[in-house]
Amino acid sequence: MIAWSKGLAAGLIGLGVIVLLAVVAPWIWGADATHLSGAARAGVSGAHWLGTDALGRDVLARTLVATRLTLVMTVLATAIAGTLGILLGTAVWVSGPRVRETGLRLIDVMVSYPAIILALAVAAILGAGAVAAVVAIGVAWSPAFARLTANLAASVAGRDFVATARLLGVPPYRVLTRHLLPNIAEPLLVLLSVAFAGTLTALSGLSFIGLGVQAPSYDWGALLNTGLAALYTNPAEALGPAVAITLTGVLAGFVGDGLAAGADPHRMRVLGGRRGRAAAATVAASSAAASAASSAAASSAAARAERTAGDRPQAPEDALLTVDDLRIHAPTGEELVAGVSLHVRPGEIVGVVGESGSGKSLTAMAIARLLPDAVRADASVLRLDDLDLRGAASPDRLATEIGVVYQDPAASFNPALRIGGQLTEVLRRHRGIGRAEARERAARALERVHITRPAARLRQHPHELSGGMRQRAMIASALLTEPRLLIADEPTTALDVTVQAEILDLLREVNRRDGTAMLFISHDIGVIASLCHRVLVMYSGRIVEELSAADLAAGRARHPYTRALLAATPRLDAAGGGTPLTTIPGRPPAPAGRPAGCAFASRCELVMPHCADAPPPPVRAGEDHWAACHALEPAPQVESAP
Ligand SMILES: Nc1ncnc2c1ncn2[C@@H]1O[C@H](COP(=O)(O)OP(=O)(O)OP(=O)(O)O)[C@@H](O)[C@H]1O
Repeated sequence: MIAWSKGLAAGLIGLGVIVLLAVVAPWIWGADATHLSGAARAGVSGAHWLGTDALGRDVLARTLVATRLTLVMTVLATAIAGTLGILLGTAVWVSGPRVRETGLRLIDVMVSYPAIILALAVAAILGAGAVAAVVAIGVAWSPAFARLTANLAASVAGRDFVATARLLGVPPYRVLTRHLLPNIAEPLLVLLSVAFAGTLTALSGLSFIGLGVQAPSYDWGALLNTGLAALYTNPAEALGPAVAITLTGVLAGFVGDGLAAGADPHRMRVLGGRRGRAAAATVAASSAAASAASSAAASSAAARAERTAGDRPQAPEDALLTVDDLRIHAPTGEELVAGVSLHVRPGEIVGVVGESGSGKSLTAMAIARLLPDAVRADASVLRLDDLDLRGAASPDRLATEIGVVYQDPAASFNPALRIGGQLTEVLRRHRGIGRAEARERAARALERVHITRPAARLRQHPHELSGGMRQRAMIASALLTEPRLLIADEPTTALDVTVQAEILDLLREVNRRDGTAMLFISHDIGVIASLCHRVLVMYSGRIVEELSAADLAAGRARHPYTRALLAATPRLDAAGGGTPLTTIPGRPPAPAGRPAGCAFASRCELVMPHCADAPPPPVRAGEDHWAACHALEPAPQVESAP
């Protein structure tokens, strides 16, 4: 939605009058514009308000008649610039990383040349004439659109709803038309009006220097050229086209400014955010980084080979999700996730907890196959039942067997589309269900997550729903295909505590009612303990402890990090009363600075000299309970003398 302002109204009315003139002027003043009066270069008079040209033709009539050709050329050049630029700018974001890199660099190079020089080069190649001028100016202005579009699309391409579309296997052209373009339309509209003024002056400039419109046709630029010859004897001859160009440019500027100032702030707010970081990181990928990543992958394979098949957590035969030795590398080669193994049984809720940056989201996104393009995942096993998630997994199965709920309900839906269209997309696309039935099922799904008036909600846009309601709708959307695994990546972090409790209740209910297995990610160990059956504690890209929620709640955690996390969690119950709240000193190491030994050693109360030597292997600490800590390893047997 655009808010109206006086400037915008004045600009639109003024341009409206000029368009009207363009339509009617050739009919009304066409004859006067070509009539040879015999009075060459006559000054301003009652009969000729702006005088006459060298052949005695009325300058005002010619200026008014030239409006049509000038406007048509300007609109065409702007359309060419917009179409080429928007196509190029968005195409890079729906292509693979290599094409994207090349496209972005190409745009950078094109933008670095001034548009008019590019136009002169194109015009010189195509030759003089109106068509050549339009093409030249259109091509010359396209990099500006491409740059803006690429920048805007970068932030939208990283949003959760685009990730969901990718998970659903939506083809690139549809991601472009349905998700990218509607969300960047307003700033592009502003640029279109600015570009209109720019192409007008550039086209007039080409005609003025003789490269644009050729006689007997004429536009304002060509009239300015002939008027210049009589500047000292009859300045009004140049004044007419000069005023016309300036006035039209200023009115287009009013429209541009009005659109920019009045663009809906709600819409603008959706650009940028959590996942944009991933998209930006993708852009930063370089070929040097790629080779570093491949060498890191080779060393990880060696590391994997070293791991013994001895006593370590094993996925049971009936596991729904099995992940073994998952390693994730940044484009720069750093190991972000350093050998994670986990499993989720059917109907089980497994929680993953850890400080920010511990690798929880990357692990989850690797399972959902939603990692940013240049980030590489590599695992011995990555399987959902019989579906191998490492290779070319079937998009239909991926889309229907894994559901994802993201942290920010505001970013989970495409703000430009109604809830109904977004919810029915997956059913129509992957289940081949018709529109009416899909809407009925979507309404039922909303009802099941306790959203009132579901039919009316389907007709609403995401911003018309409250945060909690949006998250419920997101859960409904993720459950529409009855997925076997629901990945919930911090689904309550952006919500207030009351709504958070409601969402946790809802997830519990879904798990009990439908038996949906869940991988639930949070940095809040209290939330994890209250919802999950089993808990994985992550630290610096590794799982450091695996235990049941009952053991966690009963204070049977063994790893010093888990214990420190628990001690740092506020408790309002009687058991917590009087216990001072502690903090964990220091910060986790960045992936690039992860030490060779235990990553927690520098913050650990139980640190021993050999903690610096090697990462601790998982040690059995009970039934289904493992902790990776050197302090928990059994003391080496000392051989006694015979
Ligand atoms: N696209 C990326 N490129 C490079 N590094 C990344 C990328 N995405 C994440 N990282 C880094 O990987 C590490 C793990 O990130 P991840 O998002 O998985 O952590 P997290 O535990 O989910 O944290 P949070 O709770 O803040 O989301 C962090 O150090 C992060 O900076």
